[in-house]
Amino acid sequence: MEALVKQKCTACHKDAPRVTEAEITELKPQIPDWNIVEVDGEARLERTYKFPDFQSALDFTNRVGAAAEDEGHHPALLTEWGKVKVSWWTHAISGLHRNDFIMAAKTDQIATEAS
Ligand SMILES: C[C@H](O)[C@H](O)[C@H]1CNC2=NC(N)=NC(=O)C2=N1
Repeated sequence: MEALVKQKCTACHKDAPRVTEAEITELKPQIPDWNIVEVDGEARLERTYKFPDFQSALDFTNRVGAAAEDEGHHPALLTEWGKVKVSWWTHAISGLHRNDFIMAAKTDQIATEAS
């Protein structure tokens, strides 16, 4: 399987498939620092990144935003002094799609490049 970080998002529509438990087991090792959480009854991928100040947190937020625009798949971003919480899920299906795993891997790559 091609690494998640090299994959492209596909267009999401309301009939797009959610990831299965088997796919989660296969994909999750590529994004080991992400948690699968349930918010309002929907599964999301969540990770909080730490930074030394607000400006670096904001720069990271903007880089993740640019990657989201490139791929047409968008996160929730909560930027605070010294940290950014990133959440990925697919609104169209109220759950997790392969796109979310791809974007989580790309977010990790952005964080690595920034540090
Ligand atoms: C038309 C456009 O591609 C869709 O509305 C996209 C935009 N970005 C999106 N982002 C996320 N996270 N979930 C979606 O369902 C979604 N839909």
